[in-house]
Amino acid sequence: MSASAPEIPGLAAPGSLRRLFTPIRGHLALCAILSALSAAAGIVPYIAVAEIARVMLENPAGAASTVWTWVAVGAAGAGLWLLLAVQSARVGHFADASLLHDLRRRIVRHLGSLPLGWFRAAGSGKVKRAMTGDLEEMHEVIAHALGQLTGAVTVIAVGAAYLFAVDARMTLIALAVLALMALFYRIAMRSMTTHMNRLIAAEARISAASIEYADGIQVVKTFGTGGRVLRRFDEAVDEHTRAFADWVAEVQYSSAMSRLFGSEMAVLAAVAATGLAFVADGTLGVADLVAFLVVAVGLPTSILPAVSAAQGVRKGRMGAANIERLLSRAPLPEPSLASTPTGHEVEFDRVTFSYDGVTNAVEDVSAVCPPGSVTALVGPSGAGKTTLASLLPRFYDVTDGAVRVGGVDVRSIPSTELLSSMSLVFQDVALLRDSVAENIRIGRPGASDDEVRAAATAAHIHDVIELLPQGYDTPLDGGGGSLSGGERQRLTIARAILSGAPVVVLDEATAALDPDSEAAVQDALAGLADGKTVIVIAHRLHTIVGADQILVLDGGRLVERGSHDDLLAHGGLYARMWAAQEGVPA
Ligand SMILES: Nc1ncnc2c1ncn2[C@@H]1O[C@H](COP(=O)(O)OP(=O)(O)OP(=O)(O)O)[C@@H](O)[C@H]1O
Repeated sequence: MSASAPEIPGLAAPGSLRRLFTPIRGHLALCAILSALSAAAGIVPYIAVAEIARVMLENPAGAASTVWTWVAVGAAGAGLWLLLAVQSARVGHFADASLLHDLRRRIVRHLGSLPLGWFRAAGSGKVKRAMTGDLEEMHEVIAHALGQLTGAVTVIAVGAAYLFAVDARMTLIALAVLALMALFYRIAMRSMTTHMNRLIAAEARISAASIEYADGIQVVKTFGTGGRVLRRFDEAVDEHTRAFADWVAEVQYSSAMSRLFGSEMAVLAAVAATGLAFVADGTLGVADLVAFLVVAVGLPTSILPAVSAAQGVRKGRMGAANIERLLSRAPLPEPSLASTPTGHEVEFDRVTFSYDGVTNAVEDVSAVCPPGSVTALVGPSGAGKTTLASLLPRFYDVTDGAVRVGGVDVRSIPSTELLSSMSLVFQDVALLRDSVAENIRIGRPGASDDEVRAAATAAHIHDVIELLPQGYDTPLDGGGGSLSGGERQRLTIARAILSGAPVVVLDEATAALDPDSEAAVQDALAGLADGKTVIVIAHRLHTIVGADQILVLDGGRLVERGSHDDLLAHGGLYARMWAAQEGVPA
């Protein structure tokens, strides 16, 4: 499998919202109908006021009973408006809760089926965004925007119908003002998607630079390399500001005009000026003018929420597209015909892998790692060590060749079985916020305290744990807190020993260890190898001098193999790396 093209968050795919809303279509229709009825009822009190004015102006003497009838109609309208609005919100929120509940479950289930490599590449950010931000956008659409939009359309339709009955010319004038608002709004929104995507990209860069700074704060402070990271952050912030300023500069006039024509003021000015002229030439009654002053001037009030609702729908579309994209990620293919490995020898057979389908991160690597032995993967940064090791638990599937465990292609072993036969000790997932004992026990939940201690002893970490303030019960923070790099490494080795999994993949600590720690990790590794197939991604050559075989990778290719002594004698890349780490000329 080759990794697919990078995803651009925020780009809306057409139809995503409609497709995701399919299960709650009925509820949404009901919610829209109730909103429309509520909005129609909401305009009745305004019409009642206008009609009361008409009655009082045209027939002041005999007005009382008609006035009371209109008061009752207005009150009934207000009551209905409230009742229907509550019902519409209830249906909308119910639909919202059921859809979001369903989507959260689908996302979580789907995440469980994705190749682990996806999580490494995408990071927790994408998962977090789908589970919070994107779903929140959907909530806005279902629970709020839909009702506001149908409400606005209904108010315009009912209001305009009433006003047409009163005077067609005046109605057209009032609607012309609102049409100008819509026109300028469209002009302002023309390049919205381009600007939004630029802003989203800038925000993503700011967030990445902040995380990079926070994650690397120790390195930044120790080695004073904050400048580069901070420069990236500053550039991202500048780009965000520029993107925003460009957007504002482009839309400032159209947006101001849209606000102007969408205001009560503009409608009032147009209606009053033309209305008074018509009254003066005798073609419009004063009562009719009052109807326009009350009902037409009220129309913009219900349109404004619809403008922000339209933006909510736009964001909802992006959220829906992100969720749909996540749900459509291909799951890890499970074998249709499962095979059972015989033993746990690991074999890389002419393995090639490319992340992007263009460059090979690993190319034509063949090696056999027998049970009871330690194989070390070494090589310069970017040589392909982590990638090669990741192919074994199927974080990714090979592009070419095969990885076998016990003679069976890993793609023919059900993924749960494959993963349970392995203990994976990667640096980035090493320790959890729990006690020392529980961190070791993850290897085999249910293991007794004695078994945990025995594993710690075999990993040469027991004595260190005993010296901690609360011994095995000492809580660790997520990063391993009070433990040194070498101690954390041995703790994860203890976990692997306890798990009893026959295949162990261990990503060795990248940070430099003091000589005592290196010796202890070396001993711990020897303890781990007992009967297991161990593959170590080695960054510090000292810890793997005792490895049974060392595979030296460079640019994705296997360039040397042998024991430490063989490779030193060979005088190639390994010998040069060793000399560099020892600080002596090769
Ligand atoms: N998730 C990924 N997506 C795309 N390219 C990647 C990914 N992970 C690694 N690469 C690229 O694949 C190549 C091999 O990287 P890999 O991490 O396997 O090397 P490594 O030997 O483990 O390096 P290091 O010692 O720095 O960890 C590099 O060019 C790297 O940039």
